[in-house]
Amino acid sequence: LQTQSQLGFCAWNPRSSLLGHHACSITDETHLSSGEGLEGNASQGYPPNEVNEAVWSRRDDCIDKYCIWVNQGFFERGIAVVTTAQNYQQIKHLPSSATDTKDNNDRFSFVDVPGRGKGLVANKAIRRGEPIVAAKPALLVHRGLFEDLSPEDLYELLDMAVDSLPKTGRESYMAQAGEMGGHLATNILFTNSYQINLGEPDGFHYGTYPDVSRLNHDCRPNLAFYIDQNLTHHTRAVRDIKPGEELTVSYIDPLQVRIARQERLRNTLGFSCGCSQCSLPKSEADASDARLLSIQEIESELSDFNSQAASPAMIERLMTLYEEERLVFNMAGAYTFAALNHNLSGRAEMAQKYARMAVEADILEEGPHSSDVQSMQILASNPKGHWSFNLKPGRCTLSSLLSSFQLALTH
Ligand SMILES: C[S@@+](CC[C@H](N)C(=O)[O-])C[C@H]1O[C@@H](n2cnc3c(N)ncnc32)[C@H](O)[C@@H]1O
Repeated sequence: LQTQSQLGFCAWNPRSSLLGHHACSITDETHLSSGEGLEGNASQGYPPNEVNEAVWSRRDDCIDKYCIWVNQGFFERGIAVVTTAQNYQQIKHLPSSATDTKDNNDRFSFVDVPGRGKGLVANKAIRRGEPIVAAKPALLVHRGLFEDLSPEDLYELLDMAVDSLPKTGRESYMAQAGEMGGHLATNILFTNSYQINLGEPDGFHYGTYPDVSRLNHDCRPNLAFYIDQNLTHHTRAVRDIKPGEELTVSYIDPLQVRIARQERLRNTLGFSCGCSQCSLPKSEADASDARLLSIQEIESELSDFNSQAASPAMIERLMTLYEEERLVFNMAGAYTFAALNHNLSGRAEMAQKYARMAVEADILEEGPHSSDVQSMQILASNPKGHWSFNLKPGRCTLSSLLSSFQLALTH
């Protein structure tokens, strides 16, 4: 489950256009960069870790341009990477042991969830913002394998990669669920992988994280996740959670209407969603779909700097729709629209309020070092000095100032 779909890709969304960079959210791909001028998280770059190539070994058996690199000591369980030589240049920078992450595994237990296989439930009350787990990938596979290789070659490479892992890594990989049938290592990858982009144009990979692969999907989940520049998968609570509640994430774009969400999950991940939002009675599901369509319409309007329809009332309507739709795990984009649109129209105080809310939500949804957090921090710190202040066409242009002046003279 990556974020959007098994083999789907993150589209540029209205929010990313508005911000002027590629801002794939938790429901899209996670974007990493080498820090060499790429858009997105370019300012994060890779931390200045020493490259210890001695910890990586390359297996001899490459197929086409894809080879297997293994780091047996990676977070005690190892990692196998099937990729190109160029992408390996990025991967070899990954730190192999924790300096900053502490797992909180006492927060949850693994249980059987009726109709969904295994899942995670909270052992105790969890507050919004609390970290749940920081997971490391066991297998990273270049997207191109699925396009360039025959099934036989694909299966052979994946089997070799999994076999190269130390025993604990191999066992935890193979213990994950497989939903699609067929070749087991491939099936497990399809059922459990997240999309990861190491950088354009060729950095698309799938990563599996056995420590979080038991997290089931909910269209209105209680956790948000992001993957950082070290490929660590972070989950955080987006609302207060009671002991015994199942912990869930969303595998897909939550702003799609019910039928689209269900088709997406069925076609790309092979299951029929039984979450509370998908199980609503028809009248409530129709009302939910109508709200989701209104959200799309309003966001499209708010993403147009020239829109004359965008108004404070429209922004407040957007907030109400998000609240009614229980989209608490996906608020950063809506707050960003609100902050920028208020500022475009010269409402600095409202812009600052929403920019602060966007920062708080973005930290949960995209991580503290994401470019979105930085963009909104800049706006929150000085709305009037921000490029967007009073930029709305028709406001404070020379001609509007002149006509106000003439109006004043005639009275
Ligand atoms: C990444 S795994 C999640 C953990 C899985 N339940 C297990 O036992 O390992 C994804 C699989 O869990 C099941 N699943 C997750 N969310 C579900 C949902 N909302 N409704 C039905 N099945 C779900 C599906 O079988 C799906 O292919």
